[in-house]
Amino acid sequence: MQHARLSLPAPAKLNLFLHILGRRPDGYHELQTLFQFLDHGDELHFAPRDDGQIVLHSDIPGVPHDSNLIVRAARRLQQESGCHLGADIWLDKRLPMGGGIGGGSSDAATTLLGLNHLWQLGWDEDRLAALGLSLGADVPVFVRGHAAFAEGVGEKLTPVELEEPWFLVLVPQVFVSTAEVFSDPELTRNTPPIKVRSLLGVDGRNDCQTVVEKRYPDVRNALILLNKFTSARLTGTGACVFGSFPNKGDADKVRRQLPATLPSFVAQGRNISLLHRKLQGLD
Ligand SMILES: C[C@](O)(CO)[C@H](O)COP(=O)(O)OP(=O)(O)OC[C@H]1O[C@@H](n2ccc(N)nc2=O)[C@H](O)[C@@H]1O
Ligand SMILES: Nc1ncnc2c1ncn2[C@@H]1O[C@H](COP(=O)(O)OP(=O)(O)OP(=O)(O)O)[C@@H](O)[C@H]1O
Repeated sequence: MQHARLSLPAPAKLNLFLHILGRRPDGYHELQTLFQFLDHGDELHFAPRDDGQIVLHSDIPGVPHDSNLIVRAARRLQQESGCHLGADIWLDKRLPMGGGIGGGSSDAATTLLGLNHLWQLGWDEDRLAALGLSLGADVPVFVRGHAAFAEGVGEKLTPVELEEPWFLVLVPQVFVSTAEVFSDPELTRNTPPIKVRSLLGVDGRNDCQTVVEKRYPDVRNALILLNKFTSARLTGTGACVFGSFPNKGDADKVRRQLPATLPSFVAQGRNISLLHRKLQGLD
């Protein structure tokens, strides 16, 4: 018998600002950043398997099956929960890789929440977020599914209520390695910490932007282009850059004026992720 499938979104995130406060002895960086989700992302489909195998049926070029964060997340959850079931998984990939909008991390989080549901493990969010952190610094915020002020390496999360504007996101066709940006000697790592209550007064600076603009001319050109219409910023370590608009019409209008060679999309910023809105509907 064919098992029923569970289909769930894996939405993108933006870093509305990103401050680097310092470097820890293990090489990871102390950050302060503001995360909001976008109503745009990948889609995953899950079906349980009785033989315990985890099989991802969709290939991402350049990412071997066993290194895919989806497979790694599924296997870790299976091991740590002692679950005997496996899963068939399909991925509709829409988010760019190395884009700074968290595609891989969001896929991992959707896998953890999806399989927790499908395998009926009953793990709470704290446990799933802790497992998620071992897969990547950005995974916990996707597990929690609420816009947040993040500290530490990105895992200390304070939920926040933000305006939900529309964003135009430009996708320069370059892959930016997060590890490379964080190891750049020219990266500034001395921004003073802020308090969550002073969030509203913070400008949208991203401390990675200078280094990324210098190393990736395509990113610099995208910023110059978007700055003609609105204040443009880098998300994460790039490559994507974004600007906000009060409504969809204004964002679409600017999008139509961009060169056809530069991929872009328009999506609304959301405080509750699409994944969590869908999961709430299932309960
Ligand atoms: C830049 C952000 O996207 C902001 O949201 C994240 O901090 C990066 O999160 P991520 O892609 O999940 O990152 P990870 O996969 O954990 O780490 C990739 C690499 O980035 C560096 N890294 C990452 C996060 C951090 N706080 N400090 C770091 O120095 C490390 O060299 C690490 O090897
Ligand atoms: N399911 C997946 N989707 C995308 N990338 C994956 C996946 N699994 C593993 N990876 C690896 O993770 C790397 C980073 O991918 P990702 O899309 O998360 O980057 P990103 O958007 O820059 O993320 P971030 O904003 O977290 O820095 C890719 O180079 C790829 O090798």
